[in-house]
Amino acid sequence: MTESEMSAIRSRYLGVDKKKRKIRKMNDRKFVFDWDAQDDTLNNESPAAAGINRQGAQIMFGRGHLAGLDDTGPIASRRTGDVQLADARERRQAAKAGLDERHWSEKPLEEMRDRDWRIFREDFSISARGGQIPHPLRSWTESSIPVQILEVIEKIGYKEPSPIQRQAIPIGLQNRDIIGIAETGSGKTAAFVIPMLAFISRLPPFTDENRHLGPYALIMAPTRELAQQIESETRKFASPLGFKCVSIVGGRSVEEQQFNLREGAEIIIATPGRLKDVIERHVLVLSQCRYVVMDEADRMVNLGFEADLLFILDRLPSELMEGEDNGEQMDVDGETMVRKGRSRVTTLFSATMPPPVERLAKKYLKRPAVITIGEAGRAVDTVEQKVEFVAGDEKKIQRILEILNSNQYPPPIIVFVNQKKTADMVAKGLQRGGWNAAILHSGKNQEQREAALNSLRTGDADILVATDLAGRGIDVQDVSLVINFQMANTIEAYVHRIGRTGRAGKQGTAITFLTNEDYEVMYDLKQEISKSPISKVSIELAKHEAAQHKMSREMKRKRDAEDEG
Ligand SMILES: Nc1ncnc2c1ncn2[C@@H]1O[C@H](COP(=O)(O)OP(=O)(O)OP(=O)(O)O)[C@@H](O)[C@H]1O
Repeated sequence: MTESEMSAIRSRYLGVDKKKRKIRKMNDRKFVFDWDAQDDTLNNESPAAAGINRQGAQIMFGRGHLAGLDDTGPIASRRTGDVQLADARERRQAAKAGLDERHWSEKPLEEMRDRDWRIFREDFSISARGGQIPHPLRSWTESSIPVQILEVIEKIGYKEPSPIQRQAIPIGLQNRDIIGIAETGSGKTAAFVIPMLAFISRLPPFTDENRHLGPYALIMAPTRELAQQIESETRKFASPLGFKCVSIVGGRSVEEQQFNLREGAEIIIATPGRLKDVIERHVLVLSQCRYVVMDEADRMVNLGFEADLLFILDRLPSELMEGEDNGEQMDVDGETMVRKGRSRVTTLFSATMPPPVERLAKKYLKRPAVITIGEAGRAVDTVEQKVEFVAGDEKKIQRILEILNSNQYPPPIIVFVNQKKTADMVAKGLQRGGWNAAILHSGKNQEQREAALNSLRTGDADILVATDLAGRGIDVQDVSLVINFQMANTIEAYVHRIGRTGRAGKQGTAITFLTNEDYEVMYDLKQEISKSPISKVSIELAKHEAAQHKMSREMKRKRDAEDEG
């Protein structure tokens, strides 16, 4: 590739505007790009391997819902191509520093480190807490799902687990209670049905001696439609395994449902009102029901089913399950606990956690793992997002010092930049201003990275200046403020960045310095901030010409051609 072609790509990558590029053309020899020649990503390594896998992860499943391929989304945009170039460049630098920066999708399971798992969860917008959370599923086969169930999954044609399935299934297979917060359409049914079927498969088969004792598993849902949707999804898995599902919902005669129950059913799907009715008429008992799922629990409570739910849950067996009371010692969040025996496995899915649902969870679930997927737990709700148009590196550094000296945001604070050279320059500027800044970018080796993160944890450093790739999967608590010294190249990268603050229920703040060069992501940024109930789109961004509509690839091409001219 010729130097002028290279220069054209670089200036496009840098997104410089027409006026600047004209000046640059005149003084070409003096201008130094933001990376060293030897870091050039345009040599033989394919950038695709670096970035497409992460982007690929987002193609399959958007944040918490099954997203189709979207050719206007960030995946297709050339900017993503730039991001891949940037990621690839950072990976090359990291490799030179002796760091293994392969994306998790390029690693065998046994080489996955904690940071890879943190990046994996970020890629699928998975967060989980509750102590001793098992790793999420990278694929169906890398799991302890029984073979006969894996064969059914393959027949159904589910190529990849959805985000909620990736995290809920490994936890469910441990027979551990779960609270799942995920949107409708995210694949919750399979997320609770697969562990449920693994559990039932270990129980004695239904015979005339035990079928009258009622179902082994019960799934409750707020409406008849949802219960029937869950029934049809559950049948896909249960029927090939020889298990019977029966739904008990309003709108059907009790006689008909009595008829359907005459041979018993391992799994019952029901709306609480009708189920309570059928129990009171002694048409059904729950004497051997050891697996309970409440789906869309917030809607069940909002529809007035709280009392019915309590009635039903109080009729479940209370004696301990065989072999469960093993007194096994375990460490949960540093506290030694003895695994108490349990009478059942209880899973609760909900899009929100209003007080009545919280009360249900506290009363009927034991040491639940709490899984949050995508939007439900995204920064959008807990991070106040601000934007300031600041042109020039010096002005930006001065502005950061003003923010820091206002003492409005206690350390640690993270400053994100787009290139490693910028990271070094910003850290020096902050140090000149009397602030101790640690640096994290792919030019740093593992020891330097650990030292940087450690200095932040011990308080030796107040600020971490990081690039996107190096900033992925970092585990720094209580970040009060994220500053985007340069706007991220894509809105996904922006959301990952601001997600470093506003965690564990605390509110955080993100301040982004914008310039006219950020025209490609301005519309997406305006949309993202508009979604936040605690943020306001600044007038300057709201009125900016580039924020009025999503820039199609055609428009980007035209604008670049103009710039080239
Ligand atoms: N891993 C997967 N791969 C492909 N399609 C899936 C996968 N999991 C679920 N689906 C499909 O996605 C759709 C939504 O699934 P599901 O009904 O479980 O979503 P949900 O609304 O989250 O669950 P629920 O109905 O329990 O609230 C269904 O058509 C289902 O067949």
